[in-house]
Amino acid sequence: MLQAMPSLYIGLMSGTSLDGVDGVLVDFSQEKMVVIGHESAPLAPDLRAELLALNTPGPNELHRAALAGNALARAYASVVQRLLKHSGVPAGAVRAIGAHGQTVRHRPQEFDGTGYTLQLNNPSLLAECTGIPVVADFRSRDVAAGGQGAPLVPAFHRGVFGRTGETVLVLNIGGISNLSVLGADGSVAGFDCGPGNALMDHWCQLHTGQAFDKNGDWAAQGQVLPDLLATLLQEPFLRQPPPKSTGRDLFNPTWLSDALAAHSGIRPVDVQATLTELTASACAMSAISHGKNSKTLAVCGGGALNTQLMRRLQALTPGISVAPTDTLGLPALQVEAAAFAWLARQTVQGQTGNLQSVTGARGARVLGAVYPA
Ligand SMILES: Nc1ncnc2c1ncn2[C@@H]1O[C@H](COP(=O)(O)OP(=O)(O)OP(=O)(O)O)[C@@H](O)[C@H]1O
Ligand SMILES: CC(=O)N[C@H]1[C@@H]2OC[C@@H](O2)[C@@H](O)[C@@H]1O[C@H](C)C(=O)O
Repeated sequence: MLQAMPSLYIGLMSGTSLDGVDGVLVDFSQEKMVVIGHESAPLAPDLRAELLALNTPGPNELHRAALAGNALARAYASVVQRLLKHSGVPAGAVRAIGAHGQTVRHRPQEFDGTGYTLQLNNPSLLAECTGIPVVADFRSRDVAAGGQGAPLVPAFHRGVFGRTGETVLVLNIGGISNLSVLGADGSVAGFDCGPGNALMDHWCQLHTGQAFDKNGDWAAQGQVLPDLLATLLQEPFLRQPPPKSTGRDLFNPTWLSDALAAHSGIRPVDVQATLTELTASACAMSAISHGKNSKTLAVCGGGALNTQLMRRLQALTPGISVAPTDTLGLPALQVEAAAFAWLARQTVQGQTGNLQSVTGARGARVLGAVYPA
């Protein structure tokens, strides 16, 4: 039987934007990690619609959530098969898969003082389909230890992007946006800034039929509406001190329509410009207030491809150089999936994955559960 290489891991991420699955095959045997392969697959429209629907209370949720977890595991398995095929690596050589799952509820510390975070998945099915051990449910242990359960990527960001003697900021703009502050002294802070692409995607789909505003071209044709922007920026989460995390539980179409209710006669294109400005402002405010005067802001996640958003982010952060993480050696669309390969490796090696300084947990913990091949 083929011996698994102790250094090969697969990371799978399907995030809050619900656009699809990103998978990477990573080799950790060198001093610097090497991405051997990257595959993306959109979610099938019916699965996407069901996962989106499961973000809000509805009928027969347990049954529907279980079936959605199965369907997601099959989508994950097909990304794994493509990764293996295109890289020529046999399944038996991969030590483990880190599979994030699909967040449908994120309510840490609410209700009973512990709260919960829920990522739909079926790691058993994924292990069965691929023949590779799977690590899953990364967030729950941090929540059980009193933490936010998110963001988890800052520890990985430190390893890949941290520089001695210089503070580096890493901003992920997915459905939600989150910032890592990699201090010159080795310290790490991190938190969710607020909305990322989720509200922009929703508005774009509603008014243009397109899943997202490619390059921000539509937003660039509109005018930012100062009154609406002021209403949106009143959201208390944006001023809440860290540790903090959020999700579609807060930033969802209802949140947006509540804000829009006070503003009539406005053009959809101007709302798109304003939502783009909201995301840029939430990220810029975070980088300025918590960024320790860093001069470098590296952006990952799909938002890094939104030219208009990047333009506005740069304009709102004078003195800071804004660029995609590609400039620091890891392409923007590979960062999160690679982080879950790294988190799986931490778990397999019995090492901790969370940072108390980020999530506010009582301590560092080994995250997730391992499902053998
Ligand atoms: N060319 C592009 N122009 C504008 N926006 C883009 C482009 N490509 C991707 N995006 C945006 O990026 C989103 C996907 O980003 P990403 O894959 O980082 O999200 P995610 O994995 O759901 O993230 P997270 O877990 O951090 O919320 C899309 O929904 C879209 O809004
Ligand atoms: C609960 C949850 O799924 N949170 C995601 C989400 O997407 C972005 C932001 O909100 C971040 O907090 C987190 O994802 C990244 C991968 C993280 O844990 O670092």
